[in-house]
Amino acid sequence: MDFASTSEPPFEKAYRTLFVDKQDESIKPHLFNQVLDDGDVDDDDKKCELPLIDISQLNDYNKERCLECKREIVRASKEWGFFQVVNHGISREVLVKTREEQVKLFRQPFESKTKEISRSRLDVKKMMSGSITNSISSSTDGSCSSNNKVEMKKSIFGDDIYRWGAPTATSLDHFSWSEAFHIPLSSYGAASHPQFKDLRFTMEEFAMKVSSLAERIVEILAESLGHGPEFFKENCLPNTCYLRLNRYPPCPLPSQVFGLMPHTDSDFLTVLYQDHVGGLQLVKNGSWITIKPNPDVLVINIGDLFQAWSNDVYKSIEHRVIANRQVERYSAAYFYCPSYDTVIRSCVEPPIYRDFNFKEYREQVQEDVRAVGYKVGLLRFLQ
Ligand SMILES: O=C(O)CCC(=O)C(=O)O
Ligand SMILES: [Fe+2]
Repeated sequence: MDFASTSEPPFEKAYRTLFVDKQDESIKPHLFNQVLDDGDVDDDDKKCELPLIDISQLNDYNKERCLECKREIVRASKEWGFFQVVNHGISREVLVKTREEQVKLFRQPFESKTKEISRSRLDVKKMMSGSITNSISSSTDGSCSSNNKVEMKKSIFGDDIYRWGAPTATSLDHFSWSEAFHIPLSSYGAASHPQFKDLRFTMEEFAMKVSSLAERIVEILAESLGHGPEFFKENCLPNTCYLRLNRYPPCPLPSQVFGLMPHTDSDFLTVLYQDHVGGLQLVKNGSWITIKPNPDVLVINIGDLFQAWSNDVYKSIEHRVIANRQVERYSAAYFYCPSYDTVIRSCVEPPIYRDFNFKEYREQVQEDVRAVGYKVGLLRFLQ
C-alpha cells in the first residue's frame, strides 16, 4: 500500500460537509481574497524584509556589537513580533536528524497515529461534562485540535498528542489541512516506546538546544524592560514547554483551505524550524508577508503571554501557513511556556490586561475555539 492510502489523515472524508461542492475551485472566490480584507499577499520584494539577526554576535568580545545585536532583537520583537536568527548554534546535523525522525513519525499508518475509541454514552457524557477535555482541546495556538468531532479518536502515542484537521471548524476558512504531534516535554508519549528511541533522543537534543536559545532571547527582551530573567527561570521549566511537529500534506484545494489557519501562539516565545517548501506567512501593516524558507535560520516569534507580560511592548503577531497542492511540508516548533499556575501580570504600568494564569488562558482559548471556531485570545483579558 502506498503512503497516501495508509498514512494520510482522511480530511475530505471526515469533513465531508465542509468540502462538499468545493471541488471546482473556480466556483468560490479564493480564500485569500476573502480573508485579506485589509491587505494583500506580498509580492516577492517584501519577502526579504523580515529581520535576519546574526546572534553569534551576542558572544562577540566587541561589546558594541553585542549590544547592537540585543537592540536588533528588541526592535524586531516590537515592530514585527517575528525575526529570523542565523548562527544560532544548533548544528545542521541536529536539524537534519530532527527532520528525518519527524518524517518517520508521520509515515506511521494513520491508524497507528490514532486509535478509535468507542463513542459509548459514558464517553460522550464525560466529554460533555468536560472531564475528558483533553480529547477536544485545542493546541497552544488554538488552531488545531486533537480529536475529530466526527470520529472520536484517542492516540496510542499518548492522549492529546496527535492532532489533525480542525474538529470545531464550521467553514473552510476555519480549517487546517495539517496534522501535528503536540509533545509536552514532560513526557515524550510515543517517543518513550522502544520503537521510537531515536525519535526521543533526537527530540531531546533539539529541545535542549532550542530551549537555551529561547531562554537567551527572553532574557534579552526582559532586560530591555528593566527586568532580570528570574520570572522566566522560575516559571518556564523544560517540562512546561512543548514541541509541536507539523506536517502539511499536499492539498487538493490550496486556494480554499489553509495549511494552518491564521492564529497567534499562546506561549511566551516560539522557535520554529521550517523546511524548504515555504508557505509560512505573517501579518505586517495589514499585508501577509511570506517568510522565505532558509535552512540556516530559525524563525522566532513572540507569543500572547509575552505581549501581555510586556504590556503590548512586544507583539504577538498573527501568522498562517498556505497549503501546497504538490508537495508536503514539515516544520518543528518549540513553545516556551510557563507552568499552568503561573500568573501573567504586566511588568509595565498601567496594565492593559488583567492578571490571569496560563491555565485560565488555555481554557478560554479552548472554549472560544469550540464556541466560535477560532481563538479570541488576549482581547478576552483586557482590563
Ligand atoms: O508550520 C509553520 O511554519 C508554522 C507553525 C505554527 O505556526 C504553529 O505550530 O503554531
Ligand atoms: Fe503558530
